[in-house]
Amino acid sequence: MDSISRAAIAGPKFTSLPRSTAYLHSYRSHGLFFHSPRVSRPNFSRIANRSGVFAQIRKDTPAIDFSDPDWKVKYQKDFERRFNIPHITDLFPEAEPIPSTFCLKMRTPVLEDFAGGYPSDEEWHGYINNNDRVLLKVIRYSSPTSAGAECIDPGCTWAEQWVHRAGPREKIYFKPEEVKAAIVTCGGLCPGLNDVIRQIVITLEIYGVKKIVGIPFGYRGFSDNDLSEMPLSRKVVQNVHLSGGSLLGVSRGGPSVSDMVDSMEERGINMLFVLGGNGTHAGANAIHNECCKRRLRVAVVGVPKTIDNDILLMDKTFGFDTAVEEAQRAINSAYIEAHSAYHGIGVVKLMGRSSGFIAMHAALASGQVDICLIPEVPFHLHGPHGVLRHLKYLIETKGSAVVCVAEGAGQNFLEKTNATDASGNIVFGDIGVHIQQETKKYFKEIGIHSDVKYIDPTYMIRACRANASDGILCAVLGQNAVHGAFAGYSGITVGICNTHYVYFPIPEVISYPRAVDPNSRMWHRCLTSTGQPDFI
Ligand SMILES: Nc1ncnc2c1ncn2[C@@H]1O[C@H](COP(=O)(O)OP(=O)(O)OP(=O)(O)O)[C@@H](O)[C@H]1O
Ligand SMILES: O=P(O)(O)OC[C@H]1O[C@](O)(CO)[C@@H](O)[C@@H]1O
Ligand SMILES: [Mg+2]
Repeated sequence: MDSISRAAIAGPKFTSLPRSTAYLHSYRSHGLFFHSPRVSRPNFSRIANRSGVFAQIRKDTPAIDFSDPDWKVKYQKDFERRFNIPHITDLFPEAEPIPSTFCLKMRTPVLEDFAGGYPSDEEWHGYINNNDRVLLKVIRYSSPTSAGAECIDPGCTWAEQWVHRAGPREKIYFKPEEVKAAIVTCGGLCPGLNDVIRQIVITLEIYGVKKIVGIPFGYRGFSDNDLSEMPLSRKVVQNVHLSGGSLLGVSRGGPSVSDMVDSMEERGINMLFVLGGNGTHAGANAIHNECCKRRLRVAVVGVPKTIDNDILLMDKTFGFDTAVEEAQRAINSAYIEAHSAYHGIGVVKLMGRSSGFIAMHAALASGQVDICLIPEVPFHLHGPHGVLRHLKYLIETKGSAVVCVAEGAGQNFLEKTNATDASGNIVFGDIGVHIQQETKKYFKEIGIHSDVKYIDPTYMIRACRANASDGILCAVLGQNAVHGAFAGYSGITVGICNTHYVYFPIPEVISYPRAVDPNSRMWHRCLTSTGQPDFI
């Protein structure tokens, strides 16, 4: 066993780390790799945690002096500052709110104009107070050695970390008749995009907005003169959630931030809803900053979209559940193929550029996976502790085996091309094909028959429609995005946090991709289920 694996078994999380950085490590959570060069990247230093996985620690994180009796108060103040959400009154202190036009009284707002005044619902207690908060961390760890402990100081002192609660406010900062709202979907597809579009449109109409448009094919739609904006209404979106994909289309790459804001100004867009992953959110934040610079009264609100589930601080992103459910079908097919063949081996590649959440959850849910490989956990293919040696053992003892690999895993075995997509994301080699080829070669060399079948269901998983639980998540996120914009917030994104819905400032959720913690209970559960050894 090498030193890294030994440390993984023996030590508590921080033993091998210098004291100060060790606690910063837990404070900043577990960012691991960063593959999108265009996303603004804070300055990171790398330290190895006890699984030998390198964690990225933000160098701009202020070091905490625990000998200061007020350190906790200061820490909480700093946290509050970081998680404060930008509001229109930051730029326009004189902006006057009006009573919300979103209320429970059943009306037909699309037909209504506001000549006779805005509707009000003073009796309704369904509004969120601007000072409502949701706890970001709910476990009070008593020791840094508790499983998954995220302690700030050596004594694991409890420090509350609050974030803003999402939902409709009693006062709003936009008059519905003056709003032109636009929706744009960027990056790759994800189950639930249409559900979110639908809810945004329906909620905007309930507020009384009549000018709603879709920007076609992602950010590109702002600059491409051949692409005209799509008028949206309840009638247009009524049934869009019944199919996968995006009604508006998606794309990677696109115009500069300044060109996009020029285009928004020309079109008179003053509410922008941006559905996408970390790249899209970096773009949304840049649009928000540019609007502030130009002193435009615009609300830019994001809804995080990524089947990879790699956005920080949220319980999950929409589409992830559906992706896991679909991934299970592929795993089941691989299992049936492998089980029905003489010495059958099924290999399934799932999405997950830098995070193995889909692979881990699908492996755990299916119960049919013998080997799960994710980008966060290094492994060897060859050698006495390698994956291939374990496959031989599985064939000898069980007669068949199933391997589930995340696309970003094992990239060190593949030739680097330095190719990037239009957004600047690194284009990966196919690890699934590589494992299939190496497995065939290995069994041939050792003179044992094998029948290797490779399944790549990645685009099938991404293109399907959302399941019921994702459908509901999309509905709540879509509605809350509109509430956030009307409440006057901008540069924010919506998320589910400890089962409650919240607003985050965009930079806090994209500072690095969220990754599976190899020390987490969930990864350990996955290992228990597969029964796989360390492959190092
Ligand atoms: N730092 C950035 N600033 C401005 N725009 C950006 C930035 N990074 C990416 N974008 C733009 O955001 C859009 C989407 O980015 P990207 O292709 O990386 O997908 P994503 O939002 O990360 O979603 P996915 O999870 O599917 O990868 C692209 O149009 C890209 O040009
Ligand atoms: O082939 P495309 O559309 O560039 O997308 C592939 C990428 O998109 C994602 O699904 C994220 O949305 C990744 O898992 C994957 O690497
Ligand atoms: Mg991305």
